[in-house]
Amino acid sequence: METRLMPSPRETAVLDTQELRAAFLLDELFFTGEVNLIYTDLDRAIVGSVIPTEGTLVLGNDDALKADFFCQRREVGLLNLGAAGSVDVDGTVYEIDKHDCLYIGRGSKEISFSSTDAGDPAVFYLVSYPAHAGYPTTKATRADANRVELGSKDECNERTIFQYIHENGIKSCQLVLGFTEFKPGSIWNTMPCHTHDRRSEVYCYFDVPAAHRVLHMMGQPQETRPLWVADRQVVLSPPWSVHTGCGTASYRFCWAMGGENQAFTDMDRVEIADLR
Ligand SMILES: O=C(O)C(=O)C[C@H](O)C(=O)CO
Ligand SMILES: [Zn+2]
Repeated sequence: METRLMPSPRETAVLDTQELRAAFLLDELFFTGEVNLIYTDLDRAIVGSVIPTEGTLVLGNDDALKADFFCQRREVGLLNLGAAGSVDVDGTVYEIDKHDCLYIGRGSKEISFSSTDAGDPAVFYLVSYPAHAGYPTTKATRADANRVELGSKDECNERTIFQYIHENGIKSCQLVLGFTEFKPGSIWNTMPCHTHDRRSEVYCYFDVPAAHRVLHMMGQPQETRPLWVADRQVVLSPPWSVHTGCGTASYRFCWAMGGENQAFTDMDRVEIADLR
């Protein structure tokens, strides 16, 4: 498993574009017919993708975990970005449609993935964090998600937050996960932006049209840096970094957080005029 180590804010301030992208952007995560996992020291998150075609793919153990099996001391949240598929967790099969979420609790041993149609596969995006307790493996459909309406047409940031794994939804140890979808014409996410020293965040942009990009802004509020992000690319966002973006067309993104609290609204808001 590839490992990414996070630079500090001071180191980040002197990185050139290539170095910045190498540190914070997972530009090649999704591979058809494969399980691909990347480990980061950012709250010990593992970010991964599983695109099954013919047959099943297994979430195997990895030497780096020094564990007997992947979820021995970890929990996993996944969102299906593709067509219908299923996930088998210790013999229980969960049918997972586009935009459905599955939480897999600590202690789950045998985890495997399938697509309903190999020609139009499921695209499972997953984020895993260490877990101190076992919570039940639970599925939520798009209709089950808690919806939060944010932004306005005038500010081009009218959007719906779909919350799946959160304080009042699927229970977890530290993982909080959902996705954000825009109303037609809106392109700004997470603006006004924020930091949260108590949690780090992982953004996976998806449904970005091939010729388009999201201009993701990261860095300390007074020292921001741009990352041009394509479809199915992931940005790692340390607690000290803002995480906001503007698309050249409409898009969605999955946000996932790990850390010492799970309060979605615990954000240190940055005034737009204070950004540099
Ligand atoms: O569009 C948004 O606003 C978000 O999706 C915000 C993220 O979920 C976030 O940054 C939560 O801390
Ligand atoms: Zn945030």
